[in-house]
Amino acid sequence: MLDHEKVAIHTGRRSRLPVIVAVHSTALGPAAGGLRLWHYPDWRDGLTDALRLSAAMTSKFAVAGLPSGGGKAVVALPEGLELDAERRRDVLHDVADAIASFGGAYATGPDVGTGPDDMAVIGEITSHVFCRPAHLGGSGDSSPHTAQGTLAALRAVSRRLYGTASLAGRSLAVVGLGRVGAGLARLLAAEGAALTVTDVDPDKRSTADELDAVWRSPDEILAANVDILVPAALGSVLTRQIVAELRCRAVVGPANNQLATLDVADLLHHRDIIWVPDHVASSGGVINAISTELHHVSADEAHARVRAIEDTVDDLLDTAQRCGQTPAQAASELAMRRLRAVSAPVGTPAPSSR
Ligand SMILES: NC(=O)c1ccc[n+]([C@@H]2O[C@H](COP(=O)([O-])OP(=O)(O)OC[C@H]3O[C@@H](n4cnc5c(N)ncnc54)[C@H](O)[C@@H]3O)[C@@H](O)[C@H]2O)c1
Ligand SMILES: CC(C)[C@H](N)C(=O)O
Repeated sequence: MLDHEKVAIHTGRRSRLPVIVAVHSTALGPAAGGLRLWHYPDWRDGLTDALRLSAAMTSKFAVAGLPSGGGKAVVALPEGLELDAERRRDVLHDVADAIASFGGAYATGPDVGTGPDDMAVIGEITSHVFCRPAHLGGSGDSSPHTAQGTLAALRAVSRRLYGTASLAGRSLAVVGLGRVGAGLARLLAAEGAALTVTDVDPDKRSTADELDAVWRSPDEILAANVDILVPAALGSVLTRQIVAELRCRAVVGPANNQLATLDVADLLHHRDIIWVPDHVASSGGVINAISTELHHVSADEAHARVRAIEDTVDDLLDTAQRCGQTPAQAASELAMRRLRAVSAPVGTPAPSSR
């Protein structure tokens, strides 16, 4: 059953590519969520991704206690298609048209395959965009804040497992050394953690060398004998089979939609592996962007909200333990309580981020 408020699927009039915008909920406020520009075997796979990712954004904002709703945009690129600069600009303008058609009920930001410069191009057509470069009035790259937020979640888990928030001397395996993963790996290395890392892109080995980290292949790393596994690449990495092979005590990472199927959260719990829901561990970037650009709080206040992810995870782990739940159930109940407590009309216009 479709539980989204509105889903639009366009063939971009300039690019002729499938542009999908999914607004899951505006109950807490106008929806926000990133634009994923990624290759899919079929555009319907992009639709599935948009539906799941937008629902996760609703939970992300609800648990963070922010008055925003969940949405996501996906451009489903056919396998093998590389965009030259002109076609990329065309597709971004097509996305901007689709966003504009939502009349403010959805604002976009960066996600996998897009960044602040792309947001600047979208901003040529619609003001409902965040994370544009600072010289254009945006809050810029979200990934350092996402990395800080994941670090905050890791501290809460470390305190639970080892009695200290410090990650010095802990072993962590970081899967994916992209914008968030590499930034997080640097923060962890600076704190004295022992790192094992991977990426499908062999060029990322230079980051491993720079950080004195052990390099493993993407297939090997998931079963690495480490304290904490940190998924920082794409979704659906935690399958039933992989959970049986894990040798870590916790899984905490920024990758969106880590569970291949929802029951995997229970399997992790039965194996006594703490899993912090990705919509909590990955929320730092959007907390910073939305707080500064849409809610106009100071940078210091926004950073404090990102650091508060540590308290949120502490509370979720406490609740889960007290109620005999998984952290995922505790987070889901918290989100549902906050969603039920409000009733906003569908499609309330978003404030412009300009
Ligand atoms: N950028 C943000 O602020 C932000 C915020 C919230 C959540 N996230 C999520 O975090 C994840 C990473 O985002 P990002 O912005 O760093 O993206 P990115 O595209 O910069 O990095 C992703 C990295 O993962 C690698 N990768 C892809 N498949 C892999 C695999 N199977 N094994 C190992 N490595 C693989 C890619 O080569 C790339 O280096 C995504 O799931 C994204 O949705 C990002
Ligand atoms: C920056 C933000 C929209 C990010 N892509 C997220 O999933 O939270």
